[in-house]
Amino acid sequence: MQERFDLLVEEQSRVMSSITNREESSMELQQPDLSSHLPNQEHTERPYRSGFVAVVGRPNVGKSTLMNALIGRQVAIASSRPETTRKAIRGILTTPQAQIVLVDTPGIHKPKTLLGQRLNDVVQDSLSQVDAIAFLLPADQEIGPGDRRILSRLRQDFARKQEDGSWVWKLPLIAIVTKIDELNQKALMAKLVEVSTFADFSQIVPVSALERDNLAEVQQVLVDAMPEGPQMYPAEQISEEKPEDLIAELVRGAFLEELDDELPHSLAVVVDDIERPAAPADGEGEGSEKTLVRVSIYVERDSQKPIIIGHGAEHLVRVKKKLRTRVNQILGTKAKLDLHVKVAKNWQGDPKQLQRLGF
Ligand SMILES: Nc1nc2c(ncn2[C@@H]2O[C@H](COP(=O)(O)OP(=O)(O)OP(=O)(O)O)[C@@H](O)[C@H]2O)c(=O)[nH]1
Repeated sequence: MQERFDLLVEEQSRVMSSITNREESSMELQQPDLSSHLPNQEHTERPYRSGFVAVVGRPNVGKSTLMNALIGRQVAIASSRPETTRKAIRGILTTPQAQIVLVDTPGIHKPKTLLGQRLNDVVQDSLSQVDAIAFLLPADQEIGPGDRRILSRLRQDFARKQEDGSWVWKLPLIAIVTKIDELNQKALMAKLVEVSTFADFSQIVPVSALERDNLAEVQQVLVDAMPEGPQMYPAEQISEEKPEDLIAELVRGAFLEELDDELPHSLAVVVDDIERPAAPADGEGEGSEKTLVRVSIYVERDSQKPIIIGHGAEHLVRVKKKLRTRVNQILGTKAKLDLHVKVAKNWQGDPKQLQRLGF
């Protein structure tokens, strides 16, 4: 026990000193230079590593924000509404030493509807072939039943109970303590001790994705947890998602932000079609040269349509404006969103509708 405590203190002082040096380490990440992300001579003495990391945690712990901060561009959506992340969107992090595919999972919760069950199945799929697990715990909240449920689920799949009651993990289980900007140093120390008694984590790393604090340390811990392996994707690729899916997630996220609490959770978004202009025609207006992205937004009841559209279509206008640059980036060209609000009755409980809507 004493040995374990000493190790913990040692780990904490290492972590605290890396936080104190945070400016240098986070600067490196803020200005990604893709040319330096390719495997090169300097790093040949250490074998290249690659693998998959499942990012798990209860809703709203900051999974999407952390993934986006690590990768440097928006991949999954971050929203102040819980359960925004619905699909196992992957982000790909390429460094000179390693390539890590981050599997973002929806918050694991008790399924109440068929949709909830499907979401849990997505989590299960995401977990089935990973090399390490990053278990996110928010610094500003107590460890609670939601965290315990996730832990017991992870143990079922990835750990073995020994005779003395302790667990042996088949792969690295890394605790990432998020939102540390919410705590002072003393409270953070206490939090790290609490986390260390919660489970047999192979590492505990504190981070604030919002303030880009200790991101380099998180990256290094994840790299070290990867097995030796080749680079699997081109360095400039940040996601395995199709543009249609990325845009659908962005549109959904933007509406959830826009509508705040006015909207029930029953909102699904599908990109029906991406129509590229036939050929650039000289002398024509800018509009005719844009790629047209047709998007359907599904609600469950007629009465919900006006909530989405807003007075004088104000919500549609604002969402289009907000996403313009990001949609252009994803498609690599100027694009125009064409948003249609439609009704799909009780889609959350209907298997056929769920499939059609991509769940
Ligand atoms: N103070 C603080 N807030 C954060 C930090 N990271 C994320 N948040 C906030 O926490 C909320 C949830 O963040 P998300 O990244 O959407 O969380 P998530 O775990 O992906 O959420 P789900 O999609 O519900 O699973 C948002 O309001 C974020 O701005 C952080 O480092 N510090």
